Amino acid sequence: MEPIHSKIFKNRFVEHFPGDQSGSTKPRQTPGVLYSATRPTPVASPKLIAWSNELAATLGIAAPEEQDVAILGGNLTTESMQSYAACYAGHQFGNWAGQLGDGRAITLGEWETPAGESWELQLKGAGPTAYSRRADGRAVLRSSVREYLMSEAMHHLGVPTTRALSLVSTGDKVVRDMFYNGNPQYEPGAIVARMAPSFIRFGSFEMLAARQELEQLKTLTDWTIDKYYPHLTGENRMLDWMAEIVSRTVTMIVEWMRVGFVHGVMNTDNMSILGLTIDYGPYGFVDNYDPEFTPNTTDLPGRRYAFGKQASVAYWNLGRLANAIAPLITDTEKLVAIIEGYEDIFWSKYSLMMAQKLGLDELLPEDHVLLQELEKMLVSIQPDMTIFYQLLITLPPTLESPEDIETFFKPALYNELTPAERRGLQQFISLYLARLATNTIDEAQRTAQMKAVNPRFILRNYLLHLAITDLEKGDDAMFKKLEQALKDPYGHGADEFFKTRPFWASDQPGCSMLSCSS
Ligand SMILES: Nc1ncnc2c1ncn2[C@@H]1O[C@H](COP(=O)(O)OP(=O)(O)OP(=O)(O)O)[C@@H](O)[C@H]1O
Ligand SMILES: [Mg+2]
Repeated sequence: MEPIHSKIFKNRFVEHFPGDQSGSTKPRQTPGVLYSATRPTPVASPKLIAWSNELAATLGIAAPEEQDVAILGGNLTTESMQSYAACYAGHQFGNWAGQLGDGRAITLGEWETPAGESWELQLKGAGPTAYSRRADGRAVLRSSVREYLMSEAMHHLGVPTTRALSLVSTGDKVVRDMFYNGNPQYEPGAIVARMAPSFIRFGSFEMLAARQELEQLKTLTDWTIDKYYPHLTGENRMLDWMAEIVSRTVTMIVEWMRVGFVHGVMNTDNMSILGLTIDYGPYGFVDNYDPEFTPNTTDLPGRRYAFGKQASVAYWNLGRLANAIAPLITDTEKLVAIIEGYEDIFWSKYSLMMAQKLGLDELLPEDHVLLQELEKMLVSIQPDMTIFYQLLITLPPTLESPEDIETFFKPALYNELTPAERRGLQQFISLYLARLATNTIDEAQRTAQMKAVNPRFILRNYLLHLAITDLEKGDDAMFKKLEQALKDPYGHGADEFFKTRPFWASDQPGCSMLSCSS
């Protein structure tokens, strides 16, 4: 294990593609290139707030020394790093947004992990790039804390995600109008060091297609397949690749639905070509089960990115990607068929996941009625999703009367139930108990299965809000507690947080919903 500053970085993306080498951070369009060489802009006094030991161990990095903190804060680059900001485009809220690019993310390079994988190191908030447009290239502490903790929380939940290696405060102030109401404030700045095998997005391909740089589009596609999908070697590998992206994207969304995660900004520039969750901005978990819940205040008019719409948005986004690579494919009918296969793949993966959540031995055709009843009931009574499933694990088989059932689920309820809701809950429970009676796995197996897929601890927005408020005052106790809790989301270690979102947090900014300002 060696520290970051001793690593010999590789720079294969930079070496493989044309880039703008001027080093200029003047905002501009950069036709003909896939990146702009960019150095991080130094900060006043980088201070390490957090470091992911688990990730460091996986990646073969020793504990950070002073020089490493300087690297993670953007004050030092080593000789082997050819740092850059990638150029990409995208559809935002359903509209074509043209060139976007890394406006505040700078990739320093990559290295080979002990497992033989190559991972890139990227600083988010490291200063202006050619793609910063009118913004400052920086990130505030509150949004960086959220990105750092949530990347690691998602990893421990078992959801495909980019990772966070470190969180560094910069000592510089950043101006943000958090509520977009004309009251800009100075806030502490920070930088998250993110890691992933690649940060290439759907929008990277859309950009080349829009610029009609088809040769580069082909090179990027071949390179992505060779490097990240090396098992695809057949003559139809481009179609096979698209099919695998569909499948990985479905898996990611189904995993979000399993734990109740709402991304909040599913623009195509925030869709990873590896099927990883990327860009932790105004995200949130559903507390009460509300398919209409969006954590992003900017998304409010249309609720395009609401919890229950994520599967269809991912499908739409895959369509944009397919459109972009279509010029490279002769058999476009097959391409269309692959995209149209999304819905079936989604439902089969989703139903299997739900069967697991319910502790069923297998998914039978007739179980769809049970799943439909469950969904109907959850939407109507909107219990706390996490607590509801935890209670279901220990459901007594003798529970019958609507009153007893309501009492049993009380810890998950935000409201007292109406008679109709009580009946709906009872109806589902009796269906469920009847199904459990035919389960071929025993109770211990059922319980173990349910405990493995139903999280007990989720990083709720109000908890993050408490940690951030304290941290801004110099108290890191809550931050440390959450950092610890998120490492064991399926255990009982964090039971002090095993409760519904408190009433005070339901409409307080940052506790349920957030603005995009970050
Ligand atoms: N403070 C900022 N300075 C410069 N560019 C920014 C800033 N905030 C966002 N952007 C850019 O605006 C676009 C959309 O922003 P979005 O919120 O999706 O991304 P992000 O949170 O900055 O980054 P990422 O997707 O890399 O996690 C991106 O091109 C992003 O780089
Ligand atoms: Mg983004």
